Amino acid sequence: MSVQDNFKRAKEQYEKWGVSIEEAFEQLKRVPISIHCWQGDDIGGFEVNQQELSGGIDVTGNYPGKATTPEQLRSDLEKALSLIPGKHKINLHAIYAETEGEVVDRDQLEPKHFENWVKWAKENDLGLDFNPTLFSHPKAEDGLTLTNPDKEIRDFWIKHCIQSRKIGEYFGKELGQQALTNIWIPDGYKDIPSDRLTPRKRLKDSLDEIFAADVDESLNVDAVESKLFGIGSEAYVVGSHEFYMGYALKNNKLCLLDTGHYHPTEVVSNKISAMLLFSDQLALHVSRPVRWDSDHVVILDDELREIGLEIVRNDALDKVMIGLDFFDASINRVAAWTIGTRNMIKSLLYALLLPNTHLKQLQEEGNFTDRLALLEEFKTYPFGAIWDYYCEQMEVPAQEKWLDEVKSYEKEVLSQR
Ligand SMILES: C[C@H](O)[C@H](O)[C@@H](O)C(=O)CO
Ligand SMILES: [Mn+2]
Repeated sequence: MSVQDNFKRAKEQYEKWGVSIEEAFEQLKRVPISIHCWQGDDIGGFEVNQQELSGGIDVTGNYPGKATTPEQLRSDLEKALSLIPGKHKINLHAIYAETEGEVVDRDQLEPKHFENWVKWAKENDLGLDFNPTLFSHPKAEDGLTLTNPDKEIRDFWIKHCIQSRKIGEYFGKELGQQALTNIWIPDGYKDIPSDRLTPRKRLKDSLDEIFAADVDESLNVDAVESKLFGIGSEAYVVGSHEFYMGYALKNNKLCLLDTGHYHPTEVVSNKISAMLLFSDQLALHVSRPVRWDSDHVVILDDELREIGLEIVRNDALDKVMIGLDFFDASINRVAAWTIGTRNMIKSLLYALLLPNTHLKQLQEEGNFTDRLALLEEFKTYPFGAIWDYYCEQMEVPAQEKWLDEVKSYEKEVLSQR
């Protein structure tokens, strides 16, 4: 049976419930996923004085063929994008600056150091997001950046974050698409602190100084990313969820929820509706924690589907800025991007195909039997037939056909590196 034939039969089943496939497709096409560049080179970046990856973050695996130059990374991203339906954004870190062989420290970075990325984004009809890099640097060696007791170090990182927001603003201006500049810092302590408040006061003051710099919010929006624990900050992280949720609410910034940054049984899907009651927008780093914040490639598991459902059933497709954040160096990195991003888009389509109004009504009526029965039965509705058709309509390979293309790219390009 062809993709078209399967689609026709599947469409009938969904339309029985009043679901408009065409409307679902139109909504889905409008959702940009922010695809993280750092899966392509194991968060190495292109600084002239490239540093070892350090500062509460690590990548495992050594699959051959990783990108080592901006041109290679952009080529690999183009390959992945050719296998992913829709128009998306690429999420950059400051360490991906191109300074033409000149040593430029992070507090001196400027928009011009990302001109090649902007030119490439224009050629490929992409948006760009940004992140200051507050790790893998001598001034982050003791694991303290914006909260460091040494004011000189704090000022260096404050300046870096201000410059980063200006780079985000430059992206927004050049590409006509608001950029998200997200701040994550590794600051915390390996063991039990004697003072949790002072570092948090310093973080608040540092952020106040960073956000006092004048940046056009229509071009760049700011997010702050919380974490529960990290490597070397097992006992205490300054930028906890409570800290950033409070800071973001009070200062009209976006709180960024990384799905790997909570207790193992705590799910981000359950936070979205509550936070959107008090904030116009929020941001996500969709990842997959296995036992801890392991940053595994995103799979279509229950939590990913629940995130898709919460975004769709709360009419929040334009309120939640969906970013991905995983880095697996044990598999082909182009395949990793393709698997994770296609799964994120699948989870949104899955949610768009449910009769969400009817399901809400069942809950309102206290009909929890039908609610459970239908939520379970829809898990085995022919969603795959709709997804395959969507891929073909968007001119990307359906089913696992994309894998052949990755294998050919590996043979012709990656294996030659
Ligand atoms: C590279 C990113 O800034 C990093 O993964 C951050 O978003 C994070 O989640 C750290 O645990
Ligand atoms: Mn993250």
